[in-house]
Amino acid sequence: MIEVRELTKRYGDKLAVDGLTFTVNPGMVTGFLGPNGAGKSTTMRMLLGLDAPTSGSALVNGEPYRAHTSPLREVGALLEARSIHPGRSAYHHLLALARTSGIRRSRVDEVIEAVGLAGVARRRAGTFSLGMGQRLGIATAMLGDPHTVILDEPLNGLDTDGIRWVRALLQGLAAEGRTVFVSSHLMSEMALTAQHLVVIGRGRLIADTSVAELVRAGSRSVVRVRTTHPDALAARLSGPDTEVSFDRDNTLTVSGLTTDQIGTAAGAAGITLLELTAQQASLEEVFIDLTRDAVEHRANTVGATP
Ligand SMILES: Nc1ncnc2c1ncn2[C@@H]1O[C@H](COP(=O)(O)OP(=O)(O)OP(=O)(O)O)[C@@H](O)[C@H]1O
Repeated sequence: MIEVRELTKRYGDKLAVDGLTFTVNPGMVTGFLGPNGAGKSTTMRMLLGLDAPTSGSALVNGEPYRAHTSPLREVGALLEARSIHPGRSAYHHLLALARTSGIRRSRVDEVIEAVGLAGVARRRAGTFSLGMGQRLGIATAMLGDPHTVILDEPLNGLDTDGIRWVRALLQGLAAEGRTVFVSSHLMSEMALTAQHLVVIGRGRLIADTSVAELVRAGSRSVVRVRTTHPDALAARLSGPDTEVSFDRDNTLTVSGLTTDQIGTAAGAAGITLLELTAQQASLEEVFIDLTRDAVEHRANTVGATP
C-alpha cells in the first residue's frame, strides 16, 4: 500500500507537488495521470526516497522507503531516467544489484526470462533500444519480488506487442495482490491497464477514482444530427439548457437533449432527419477537460488560469 499525505515539494519558487493526499491499494493497477510537468515524477521520487518532501509524507507499506531494511524486496521501481551503466550487460547489472541486496543468483535468470531479454542479456546495455531498456528497467523492478511496484511511464518507447506485454504483466502482478502504481500522461493507455486512477495537475489532486466512474462522471453526451433543414431544426430545439452548433454538411451538434427528444421535435415540425447519433466523450477528451486548467504549456494559451 502507498499512502501519500499532504505531500508538498518546492524547488525554489516552483511548487512541483502541492499538498497531495491519496492512497494506492493492493490488488489492482492504479494509474497516475497528469499532463507534462504535473508532478508525477517528483511524487514518485519522493516515494522512493530519492527526493525529500518539503512537507507531508509518502509511505510505502507503512514506512518511508528509506526505513525499510530490504527496500528492493519491498518496492520495485522503474524511473524514467535510468541509471544503468552503458558498458555493463543486462545480466551483470541485475547480478550486481542482486548481490548487494542478498537476492539469490537464480532470480536474475528468472527476471531476464520473464521480461523476454534472454537472447540479449550478455550485450552491453548501452546498445539497447528504448524498448529493451524499458524491459531491463522492469526486470530490475521485479528483481526483489516486491509487494509494491512503482513504474514511471513504463509504456514509453514500447511497440504494440511490448505495450500488451507490460499491460498483462502489471495486471498479473496486481492479481497476485501486489500494489501497482504506474504513471503515464496518456489517458487512453492507462484506461486499458488500470482499474483506478489518481489524476494530478500542477502538483494538485484533480481526481482519485475508478476508471469506470471517471468515464461516467466526465462524459457529456452530445447528439449529432444531419437534416435537410438545419436552421429550422435548430430553431425548434433552442431552449435554456440546450446548446446547438452548426457543422458542415447540414449537421448540427446538440447537447442537453436526448435522441428521442430531437427525433420527436423534428417529427412534429415535419423536418426530415438523415442521421441521429448519440456520442460519448472519449476518455482522452474527459482527461483533457479535467486537466484543462492544469496544463503548464498549452499551444495558443498564454498563462493558463491556475
Ligand atoms: N530538480 C528540479 N528543480 C526544479 N524544478 C523541478 C525539478 N524537478 C522537477 N521540477 C519541476 O517540477 C514540476 C513537476 O515536474 P515532474 O517531472 O514531477 O512532472 P511530471 O508530471 O513527471 O512531468 P512529465 O510527464 O513531463 O515527466 C515541473 O514544472 C518541473 O519543471
